[in-house]
Amino acid sequence: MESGDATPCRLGNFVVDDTVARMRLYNPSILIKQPKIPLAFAWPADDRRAAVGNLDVPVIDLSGFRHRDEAAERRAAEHVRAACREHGFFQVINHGVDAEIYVAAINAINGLFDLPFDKKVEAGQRKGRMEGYAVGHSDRFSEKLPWKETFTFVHGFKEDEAGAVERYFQSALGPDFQQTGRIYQSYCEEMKELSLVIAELLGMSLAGDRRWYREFFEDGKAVARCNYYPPCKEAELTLGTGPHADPNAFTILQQDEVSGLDVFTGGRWSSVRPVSGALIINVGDTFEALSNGEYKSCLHRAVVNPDKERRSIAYFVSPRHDKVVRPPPELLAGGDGDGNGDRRKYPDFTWLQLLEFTQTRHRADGETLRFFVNYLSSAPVAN
Ligand SMILES: C=C1C[C@]23C[C@H]1CC[C@H]2[C@]1(C)CCC[C@@](C)(C(=O)O)[C@H]1[C@@H]3C(=O)O
Ligand SMILES: O=C(O)CCC(=O)C(=O)O
Ligand SMILES: [Fe+2]
Repeated sequence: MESGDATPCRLGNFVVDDTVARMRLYNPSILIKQPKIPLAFAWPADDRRAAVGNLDVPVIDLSGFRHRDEAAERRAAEHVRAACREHGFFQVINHGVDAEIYVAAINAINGLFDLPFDKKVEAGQRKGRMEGYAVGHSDRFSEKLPWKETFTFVHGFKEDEAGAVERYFQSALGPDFQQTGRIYQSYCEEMKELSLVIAELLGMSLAGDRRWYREFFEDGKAVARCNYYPPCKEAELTLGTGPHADPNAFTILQQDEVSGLDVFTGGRWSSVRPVSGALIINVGDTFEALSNGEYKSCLHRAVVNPDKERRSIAYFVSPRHDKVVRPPPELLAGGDGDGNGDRRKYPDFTWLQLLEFTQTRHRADGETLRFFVNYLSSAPVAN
């Protein structure tokens, strides 16, 4: 919302309707007290089907991999390969992320979402931007709203973008958030280092080459997001995050000790039990394309519950906006030899094209990649 907006934020009201920015924002502290959820937060029964048991998500110890212990690297790569061919989810421990920063980042979430509503509205996501506060994404969608509050910020991997996260927190939330901004700045820097290790691990597991994928992401970008899922009186009717595959390359997710993440595999939903100190990695659509379809970008969701709040932090890793997404030549060998051949499962695209597609044409779901490919083949080619 632009500063100087004349529209007052009527705090006592259920919904703030800001006609200047054309935003409808639900006030979460009022919303969660209502005995019934608004219809806009209801999801179809099929999307809400209950999870059956826990998913066996391999827990990979990265200490050997980070210290170049060859036997440990091979073992890690084999587990990753099996998981990514089946459902695209694995977890890492001994990942090298500073333990204090890991804890501080999840604990700082409450300080963000405990802010008074008018302060959150001021930091609201602006039209056409990823950054900022949102509740149920009601400024962007009118139905199947997710039962969550989010605060999103972006992190570029290049040196010249150093300090940008800390600056963003201060500009959006003011000087009281300097320390919080520092925490998330450090968190993003740790996540960037880990992203490059994960890119190496994925590369080894897929093509036996650790360098190609690491180099591909060295000038990459990430969208980072703090998720706060309030308790919900009609938890069985809604979802915290609807069924979707992440459109980016891969995601590093920290969840707190409350279960809620479910993965759809083998024809049913299964939960991913929280493991203390671990980070969950999942393959997204962009990596599915980069692996020429070898690795799966799997459908997942977050459920909510009637008594407990849940918090998570997602670090959505992607290539530089204008980098062409095309698998390495060794994955395409056997085609007609032009590296563009008949074995290609997906056409060339850039992350910016896919990102814009999810922000303007198609809310990310389980079919994003299919719809995007159709869209690319029907869109007029620019001269
Ligand atoms: C590029 C992105 C779009 C979303 C944020 C990042 C990566 C994941 C996407 C999302 C989380 C998938 C589910 C639907 C969504 C709208 C959400 O519930 O938050 C998606 C994000 C978004 O468009 O903001
Ligand atoms: O909060 C979670 O556990 C998962 C959220 C998620 O999948 C996402 O934001 O893409
Ligand atoms: Fe996701």
